[in-house]
Order: sequence, then structure tokens, then C-alpha cells
Amino acid sequence: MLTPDVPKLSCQHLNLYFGTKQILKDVSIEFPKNQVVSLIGPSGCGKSTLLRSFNRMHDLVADARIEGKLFLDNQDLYAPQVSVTQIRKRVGMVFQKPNPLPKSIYDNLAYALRIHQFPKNEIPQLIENALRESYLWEEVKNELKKPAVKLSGGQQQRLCIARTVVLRPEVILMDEPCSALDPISTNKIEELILKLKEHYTIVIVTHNMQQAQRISDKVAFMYLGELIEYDTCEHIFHRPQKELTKNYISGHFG
Ligand SMILES: Nc1ncnc2c1ncn2[C@@H]1O[C@H](COP(=O)(O)OP(=O)(O)OP(=O)(O)O)[C@@H](O)[C@H]1O
Repeated sequence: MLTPDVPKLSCQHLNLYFGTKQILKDVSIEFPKNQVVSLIGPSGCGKSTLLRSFNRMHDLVADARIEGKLFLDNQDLYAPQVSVTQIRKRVGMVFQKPNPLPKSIYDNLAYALRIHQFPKNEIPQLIENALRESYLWEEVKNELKKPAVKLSGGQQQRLCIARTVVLRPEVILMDEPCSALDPISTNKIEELILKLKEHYTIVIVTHNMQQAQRISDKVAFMYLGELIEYDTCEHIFHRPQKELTKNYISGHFG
């Protein structure tokens, strides 16, 4: 059964500039609660830039400038009184390359919980829950003190997902989370994404059209900073309305 299209995350008339260069052009989009939305489009079209706008990653870029409105539920993400730390807790992010901290498996998760001042006595259970939720517990339960960097790439990425979910975010942004992984690890992450959407709203950037078809409820096709077409996965891949979308998904460019 499809969850109703309640927007969890959205932006309206978003323009984003790096210096004088306009990267995003009047993008308006809504991401429904508990669904997976894939952002697709050729390299450089602004997918990652759009994704990063939603947890204020561009705050760290000196010449980035944003116009328009972005919302998490009905909270204005860029309102002056908003705490960026709180936003990043509610909107977690998983990056292209697994980036565990140079700490043990356990401490990778404990660190995030301590920073956000979770009660000390709850930490062990929260860590176990997050590792179970990320399909990693069975593989690591007897070696939680092992350095995280000694895990395989796929396990490291599931650890990074665990590090995100341990904070109980509402949204998970994923920037090409499988691009550094082999097909078996990729398959595990895709299964995990489908499971995670029961609890989280997920927006993922992917170059892999098969992956987008396997995991997405909706798909957004971007080109040169514009949102060209946004519809159900079925429509985008089987009945695209725009010629550009048709050409892109049939591999004519990109
Ligand atoms: N910090 C920055 N300063 C200046 N330009 C940037 C910065 N970050 C990204 N860009 C530019 O913004 C444009 C969009 O980049 P972005 O990474 O969003 O594209 P993308 O669609 O995710 O590409 P890819 O699929 O290759 O990852 C590119 O031209 C890129 O060079």
C-alpha cells in the first residue's frame, strides 16, 4: 500500500549560486514522507548541490548563496533562529565514499550519540539497535572494538548508515552511496534502503538507472540545474513526458 503523499521535505523556487555561477535554477520539489526519491541526471546538473541544500551543507562554502524556501515539515530550514546542529540531526547524510571515523566500530556510533547528549546508560542499546537496523549487527557483534576502517567497503557504508540512523533522524540524504561498492554490497544497501523507508524519508542521488528503478517510489530528473520532470518511478522510466527525460533514461546522453 502506498503511503499518502505527505511532503516531509520540500523547496520552493530554489536558486543556488556559487559566486556568480548559478547552479540550481528555480527548483521546486516535494519529498513525500516514508518514500524513496531518486535524483538522476547527467554529471554536473546539480543533484548533489540540491541534496546538500537540505541539511545546510553549503553553510560551509563561503561563496554559496541561496534564494527561495526550504522546509522540513513546516519548519523553514534557513530561518535565522534555526539550529544547524538540530537540522543535521533531523536530516542525516550518507556520502559517496564510506567515511568512518578512525575509531572502533562501537565508538563511531557512540561518538555521534555523545555529541548529541544522549543519556550514557542508553548508548549500548541504541548502538545495538542501529547496527541491527543497518543489517550489520550479526557481522560485527563480536568485534565492536575493532577499528571501523578494517571493515570491508560495504560494511563501512552500512556502518555510516548506522551512524546516521542511531540519531533517529527523520530524513536520510544519500549521495551516491553505492558508487564505491561491489554488486553484492550494493544489493545489501538497496535492501536496507527499502527497509529504512518504513521509518525514514529518503532522498538519494544515483547514476545507476537500474538502482533508481529498484528502489524509488518517485524519480526527479535534473538537467543543467533545472528540475525537468518529477514523477513516479513507473512514469519516469516507462512513460516520461519530456523529450529530455526520454533521451536521458534511454542512454542517449549523460
Ligand atoms: N563548492 C563549489 N564551488 C563552486 N562550484 C561548485 C561547488 N560545488 C559544486 N560546484 C559546481 O556545481 C555544479 C553542480 O555540481 P553537483 O555536484 O551538484 O552536480 P551533480 O549533478 O551532483 O554531479 P555528479 O553526478 O557528477 O556528482 C558543477 O558545475 C560543480 O562544478
